[in-house]
Amino acid sequence: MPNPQTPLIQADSLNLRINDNPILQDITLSLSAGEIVTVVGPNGSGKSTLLRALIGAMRPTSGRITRASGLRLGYVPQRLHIDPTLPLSVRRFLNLPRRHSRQAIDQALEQAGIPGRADSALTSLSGGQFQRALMARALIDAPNLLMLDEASQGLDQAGTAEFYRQLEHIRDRLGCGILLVSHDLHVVMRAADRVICLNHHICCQGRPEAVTAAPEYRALFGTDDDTALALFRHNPHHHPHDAHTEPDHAG
Ligand SMILES: Nc1ncnc2c1ncn2[C@@H]1O[C@H](COP(=O)(O)OP(=O)(O)OP(=O)(O)O)[C@@H](O)[C@H]1O
Repeated sequence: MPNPQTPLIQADSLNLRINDNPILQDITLSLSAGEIVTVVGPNGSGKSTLLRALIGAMRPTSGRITRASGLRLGYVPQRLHIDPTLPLSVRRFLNLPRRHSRQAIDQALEQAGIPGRADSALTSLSGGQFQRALMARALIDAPNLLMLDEASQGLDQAGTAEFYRQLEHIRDRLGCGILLVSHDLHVVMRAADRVICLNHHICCQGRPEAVTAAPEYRALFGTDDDTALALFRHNPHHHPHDAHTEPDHAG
C-alpha cells in the first residue's frame, strides 16, 4: 500500500516527442490518493499521450515519472478494438491476462454499472456498456490509481452523470486517486477536485472554478462555460485540496 503522505504518481519536467514533434512539453504534475483530477484540452493536445506516458506505455524523451511503491494501476483506454468475430464473453475478457474469482468479477461489473453481464458476449454490448466493461476490467484489482481516457464517451447524458457519480463512489470506497481525460466540461466541473488544462504544456491547473476563470483556459475554450459553472456551484461536494484554489500559470 503506498504511503498516503507521498503522491501516487509524479511527473517531473516530462517531454515527449513523436517523429520529432513535441507532443508533451515540460509537464510537471502529481496526484495523491483521494483526488479526482481531470485533464482537459483541445483535440490533439497530448491528453492520451500523457496518460500513456504515465502508465508506462510510452517512453518520455526526457524527464522523470515516479510511481509510489506498491502502486496498483487501473487504466481505461479511449478505445479498444475487439474483432467482432471473436467469441469472447465478458467474464473471459475480465479473466485476461489472469483469472479472477466469480465474486471479484461480479463485484467489478456491479461497480462499473453493468451488473450480471458476465456471461454476455463482449460484442453484444452497446458502446456505453462496452466502455463499462473496460471500466470493470480496470477496477478488478482494486487499483489505488485509476486512469480513464474519455471513458464517458458513448454514454448518454444521464449515463454520463451516473458514471461520474460512480467515480466518486469508487474514489470514496477504494480511497484511490483518479486521473481522467474528459471533453465533457459540465461533468468535469462537478466531479473534479482539480483540473489540468493541457495544450502540449500545462496552461493552467487548479480548482475547476479557478481554472475556468483563467485567461489561458478561456483562450482555448472560450467563455461559454457559465452553465458548467452553475452546475458545479449547485452541486458542491467536498474539496479536500484547498491549496489549489488558484490556477498555476505555468506558461
Ligand atoms: N503513435 C503515434 N504516432 C504518431 N503520432 C502520434 C501518435 N500518438 C499520438 N500522436 C500525435 O500526438 C498528438 C497528440 O495526440 P493525443 O492522442 O495525445 O491527443 P489528445 O489530446 O488525446 O486528442 P483527442 O482529444 O483528439 O483524443 C496528435 O497530433 C497525434 O497525432
